[in-house]
Amino acid sequence: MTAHIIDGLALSRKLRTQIATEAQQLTAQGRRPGLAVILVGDNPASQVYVRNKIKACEDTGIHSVLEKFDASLSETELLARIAALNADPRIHGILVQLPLPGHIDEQKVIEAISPAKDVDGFHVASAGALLTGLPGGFWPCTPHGCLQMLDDIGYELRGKHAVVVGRSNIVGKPMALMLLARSATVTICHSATPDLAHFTRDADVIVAAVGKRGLITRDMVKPGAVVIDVGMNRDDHGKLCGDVDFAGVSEVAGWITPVPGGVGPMTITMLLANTIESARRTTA
Ligand SMILES: Nc1nc2c(c(=O)[nH]1)N[C@@H](CN(C=O)c1ccc(C(=O)N[C@@H](CCC(=O)O)C(=O)O)cc1)CN2
Repeated sequence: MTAHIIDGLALSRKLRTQIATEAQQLTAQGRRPGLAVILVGDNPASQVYVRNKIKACEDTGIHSVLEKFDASLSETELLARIAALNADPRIHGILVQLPLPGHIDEQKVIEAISPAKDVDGFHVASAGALLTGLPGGFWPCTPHGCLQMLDDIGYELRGKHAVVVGRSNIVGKPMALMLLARSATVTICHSATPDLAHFTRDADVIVAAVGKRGLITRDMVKPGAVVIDVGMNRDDHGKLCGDVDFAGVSEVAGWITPVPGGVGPMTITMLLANTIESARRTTA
C-alpha cells in the first residue's frame, strides 16, 4: 500500500480563497478583520512563522500589525502592549508568538489577551469552551487544522479509535477534545506511556505531536490508518521533518500528512479563519 498524501498547502490555498472573500465582505460592512502579531526576541523559527502569518494576512485582505520587541522586553511592558491592543477596535485578534523569553510568564501573557480576541485559542476561556462544548472561545489553530484535513478527505471519526501522541496545551489536549467531540474513542499517549506501539498499532487515526523525529515507524501503524504529523524537527542535514518516519509509514498507512506542506500551513490558515470569526462576532 502507498498512502494518499493529505496536502496541507493545497487545502490551505482553497480555504484562503474563501477567507479572502469573507474578509472582503466584512470590510465592505465597515469591519475589516484585523490581527496583531507580537514577536519578542529573535528566535529564527518564530521569525519565519510570524513573517508567514503577516504575508497570509496581506494575501487575504486581513489588516495586520506586527509588533517586534527585543528579547529584553519586560513582562510588564508586554502586558501594557496587550492592554492597548485589547482596547483597539481595529484589532480583532491578538497573537503572541511562542515561545517567549524565559523571564516572561507565558500563561500570564496569554490570560492578559481579551478572550474575545484570543484567536490562538490558548486562553482558559477558549479551553473551557472547547472542553464543555459551550459556544464562544476559539479553537487552537494546529489541532483545528488537523481536523479540517480529516474532514477534507471525508473521514468519519465516529466510533473510530484515535491515538494522540503528546499532551501539550496547544496541540495534544485540544486535539483529543476535538476528536472526542466527533465521537471518536480517544487515547492520549505521552512520555510516560510504557508501550507506545501497543496503542498506535490499534489506532485508526494517529496524531503525532511530540517533537521527536522518527518517533512513529511503519511497524507501529495499522494498515490503512490515517497518520497526521504535527512534528516540526530538523534531521542531521538540517532538513525539516516531522515525528513520523514518512518513507516507511507511507508504505502501510492509508493517508499521511507530509512535513513540510502538511499541518504547518493549516495552522496559519486556521489563524486567519479565527480572525475572520472574531471580526464577525463584533457588532459593526
Ligand atoms: N502563538 C503561537 N505560537 C506558536 C504556535 C501557534 O499556533 N501560536 N505554533 C507553533 C509554530 N507555528 C505557528 O506559530 C507554526 C509552525 C510551522 C508552520 C509552518 O507553516 N511550517 C511549514 C514549514 C516552515 C519552514 O520552512 O520552517 C510547513 O510545515 O510546511 C506554521 C506555523 C509554535 N508557536
